[in-house]
This record gives sequence, structure tokens and C-alpha cells, in this order.
Amino acid sequence: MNYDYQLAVIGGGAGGLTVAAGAASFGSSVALIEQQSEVGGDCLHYGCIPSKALIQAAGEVNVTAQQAGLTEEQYNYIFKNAMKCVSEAIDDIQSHDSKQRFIDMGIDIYQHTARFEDEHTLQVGQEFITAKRIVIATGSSPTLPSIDGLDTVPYLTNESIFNLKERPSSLVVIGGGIVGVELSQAMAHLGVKVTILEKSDHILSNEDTEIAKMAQNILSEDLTVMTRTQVNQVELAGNQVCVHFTEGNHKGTIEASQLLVATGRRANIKSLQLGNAGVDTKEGTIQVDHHLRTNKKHIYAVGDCNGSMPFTHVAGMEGKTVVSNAVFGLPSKVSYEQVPWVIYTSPEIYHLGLTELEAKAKYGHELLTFKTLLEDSDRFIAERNTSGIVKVMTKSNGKIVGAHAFGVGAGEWMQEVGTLQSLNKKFQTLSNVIHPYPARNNVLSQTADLYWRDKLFNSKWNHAIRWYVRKFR
Ligand SMILES: Cc1cc2nc3c(=O)[nH]c(=O)nc-3n(C[C@H](O)[C@H](O)[C@H](O)COP(=O)(O)OP(=O)(O)OC[C@H]3O[C@@H](n4cnc5c(N)ncnc54)[C@H](O)[C@@H]3O)c2cc1C
Ligand SMILES: NC(=O)c1ccc[n+]([C@@H]2O[C@H](COP(=O)([O-])OP(=O)(O)OC[C@H]3O[C@@H](n4cnc5c(N)ncnc54)[C@H](O)[C@@H]3O)[C@@H](O)[C@H]2O)c1
Repeated sequence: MNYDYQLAVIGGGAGGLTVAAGAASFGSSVALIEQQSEVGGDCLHYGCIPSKALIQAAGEVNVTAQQAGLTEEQYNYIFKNAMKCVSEAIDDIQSHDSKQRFIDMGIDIYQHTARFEDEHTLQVGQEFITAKRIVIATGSSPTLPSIDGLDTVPYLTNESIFNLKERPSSLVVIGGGIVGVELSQAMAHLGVKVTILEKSDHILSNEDTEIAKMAQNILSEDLTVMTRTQVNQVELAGNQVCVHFTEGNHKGTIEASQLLVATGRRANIKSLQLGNAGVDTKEGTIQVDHHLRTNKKHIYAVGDCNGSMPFTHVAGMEGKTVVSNAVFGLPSKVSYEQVPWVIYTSPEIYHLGLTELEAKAKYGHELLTFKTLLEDSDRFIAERNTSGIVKVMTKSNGKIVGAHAFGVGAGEWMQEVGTLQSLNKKFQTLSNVIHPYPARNNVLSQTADLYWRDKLFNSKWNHAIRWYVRKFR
């Protein structure tokens, strides 16, 4: 059968663009279908980029506010400037990643919402296009919890918060996951009175528990965190949103000028009419195998829509894997064991592999855990930024199974451990790598030294070494 294209990609976000650009550069004929007027997806328009621009602007404001204090009027003015930084950052990146750039690569772009007509045919607007292989990269959207009255009040999500024109005096945030926590702290730094309502025992429940609790304590200096809190109802009271909740056994109400819902994500699959192509879904996401193929072997799914790990760098990694599988017919597999992520709070949180609880459950007595508090590391002491910890877990031979940190700049300096792991090197290797003093990553060689200290001073060898030194040296 003849097809219009060798490859059709649905969705022009991080995952879809990686596939479309990769396939086109190797000579495939490619159609890219994106329903929005611009490409870039959530990361560029409602996610990574606007949130990081806001966090940076807000952090600078916070430093000024701590040193000199700011009036309400100054905060109002600064808020507008911060929002301007956000839209400028999006525009700058958009101009690099424009539709024209992809058209110049030879890709045909359709601005429509795609739906499957059958397993090789997509309806795009009034047209039908056929493709030998299809990649679904439709991303995810915010979930809305079933809370009484939510449909009767105005509320923000990550898709609308970056359009705020005026500084809210107060903000209630439902959900203490990554989105809720990053945006809450940024808003608090911009002079907004913020309260997070989280239903679990602590915020950031996917993080290492010790680090999540440390983060919760630090965040509580800027804003109010309420955990084990169930939101029962929301309603309007004048121009305020009134949130009724139960915290443990205590019932309460809190009013705020804005409400942000940050309770998780759901895959964008409804508009695709996957049933027409016979593609299986599981718990609202597209089911894929290790090669990122759906049950229909010529249809692949990458990024947030397959429910693996909702990060831009994962969508990119999966996109590259699909290029090698769909374009070259290779059997490349994805693995998620070496995927790090960073939470851009102040200070930052770095996460790689298993948490301490997960690692203990998996490796039991074989597990070694090395921890250094930042208050014991010179650069952090010098900078007066001693809140935080580095924690690395290894098997008894030093093979890294998990690495976590909470500390200023941790997202950058901790990646040294990620690189070591992906090069299949043992953690103790870092002990012999010379780190310039007093760079922040000295805390890593300091932590790796603990491995040798443990081996040399707490093992049966210690007696023999001491005997040898006394006798012969
Ligand atoms: C506030 C926030 C901050 C974040 N910060 C980070 C961060 O710092 N680092 C990080 O790694 N990740 C971050 N993420 C996650 C990251 O944004 C996502 O993991 C990433 O965007 C997923 O890429 P994707 O290609 O799967 O989907 P998307 O980028 O969402 O792209 C999907 C595209 O498909 C289009 N589409 C959907 N359905 C159809 C259809 N039927 N037809 C045509 N087009 C369609 C959509 O319009 C969209 O453009 C953040 C997320 C949020 C919400
Ligand atoms: N820095 C980054 O890389 C970054 C930043 C933002 C988002 N992201 C990605 O986006 C994903 C989604 O983040 P998210 O924060 O939206 O989701 P999430 O699933 O990480 O967190 C949602 C939180 O809301 C809580 N919750 C759910 N319903 C609730 C209710 N009714 N009342 C109170 N609390 C409730 C959950 O217990 C959870 O803690 C992340 O997992 C991450 O992969 C990444």
C-alpha cells in the first residue's frame, strides 16, 4: 500500500518535535500535526520554561526583600515585571523553535486536532492523511479533583497562572506535588500569602522522605503547608474563593484571592479516538512496550501520554529511541533506571534512582548509605547556605542505586553522580577525582570518601593495615 507519509507525528511538544526532526534529518517523509498555533507544547508554554523564568525572577525579588524590605506597591510593580520576564523567555525560545524551523527541515505541519480514522489514517481538519508509521506524542493536561463547587469558582492551573496580570494578595494551592511546590514558593517570593493543602502525610511524596520533610520545613519559612488535608468544598465569598477543608479531625475554612489546582496530570488521549485504530490504553494512558510500541506495532507513543515519567528530558530520550526503532528498524529499548530529575525550589532537590526506603526494601543488608550534611561542607558554610543534605546509596561494591540532594544548586552539581552512574562507574571513584576547592561539588568527593573510611576503618582489614604500618613503615 502507498502512504502519504512514512511517519506521522501527533503533537508538537518535546517528544513529538524530537521524533519529527530526527526522522526528517534521516530522510523520512514526515507529517507533524499540532493543534496549537505554535509548536513547543506544555514545556515551553505552560511548564518548564515559564515556571523556571518565574522562579528565577521571584528568587531575585526575595533576596532584595530580605535585605531591604519591600512595600505592597513595590511588590505589585515587581510582580508585573516578573510576568514580563516569563513571556519574554517563552518568546525567545519560541523564536528558536519556530514552526518555520521544522518546515525548513522538510516536515509538513498541519494545525489541527488529529483523530484516528483507522490504524493508518488520521483525520486532520477536513483532510485525511495516511502514514506507514504513527507516533503519538499528545502530552498531558492538569487533572481536576472532584471537589464540591469547583465548577462554580474561578481557579488557576499551570495553563493559566502565567497569564496573571495582577499580583494576588493570597493564593490557596491544592496539591503539594512538584507543580504545586515550585509555583507556591515562587508566588510567596513575589509577596503572595500562600497556603498549600496536601492530602498526603507530607508534600513531594515521590521524593526521598528525609529530603521531602527537610524541604517542607524550609518551605514553611515562606508559606503555610497543611498536610493530611482533605478539601471538601469551594465557594465564592464576594471576590474571594472560600476553601472548606478537613485537616486530621479539624474542620476549617480559608479564604484567598486566587485558587491554584495542582493535583496531577492526565494523558491527552480523548480526542484521538484510539478505538478506531485498536490501540490499547491502561488507566488512562497509552500502553507501550520497552520499544515504545503500542499493541499496534507500527504505532508508537512517547512523552507524557504513555504514563512513564512526565519530564521533558524523558520525552526527548523516548523520542530518540523511537527514531532509531521506527526509522531504522532497530530494537532499541528504553530504561528509566538512570533518569534524574530536579525540583527547582530554593534550595533545589535532585533525584536519581531509588529513594532510601525503596533501596532498603530492595537491597536490605547489602545496601550502603552515605550522607553528608551541607553544614559539614566548606563552601556551603562560607556562603551561609547550610540547609541541606547529600545522600548516595550503593550496593556493597559501590554500584550506585540512588542519589538525592537538597541544597543550593544541587540540580547542577549532583549530576556528576548521574554521569558516573550512566558510565557504570562505582561511587568511590569520585574520591580520586580532584575537585577544585571550594566548589560546591567538593561535597560529593567528601561523601565518596566515606566509602573508603567505612572500608578502611570499620572493616577487618583495619587491624592488618595498622599492623603493617607500625611494623614496616
Ligand atoms: C508547571 C510545569 C512545570 C514543568 N517543569 C518541568 C521541568 O522543569 N523539567 C521537566 O523535565 N519537565 C517539566 N514539566 C513536565 C514537562 O512539561 C512535560 O513532561 C513535557 O512537556 C512532556 O512533553 P510531551 O511532548 O509529552 O507533551 P507536550 O509538551 O504537552 O506536547 C503535546 C502536544 O500535543 C498537542 N496535542 C494534544 N492532542 C493533540 C491532538 N489530538 N492533535 C494534535 N495535537 C495534539 C498539544 O497541543 C501539545 O502541544 C513541567 C510540567 C508542568 C505542568
Ligand atoms: N522540575 C520538574 O522537572 C517538574 C516541574 C513541574 C512538573 N513536573 C512534572 O509534572 C508532573 C505533575 O506534577 P503535579 O505536581 O501536577 O502532580 P503530582 O502527582 O506530582 O502531585 C500532585 C499532588 O497533589 C496531591 N493531591 C491530589 N489530589 C488532591 C486533593 N484533592 N487535595 C489535596 N491534595 C491532592 C497529591 O497527593 C500529590 O502530592 C510531575 O510528576 C513531574 O513529572 C516536573
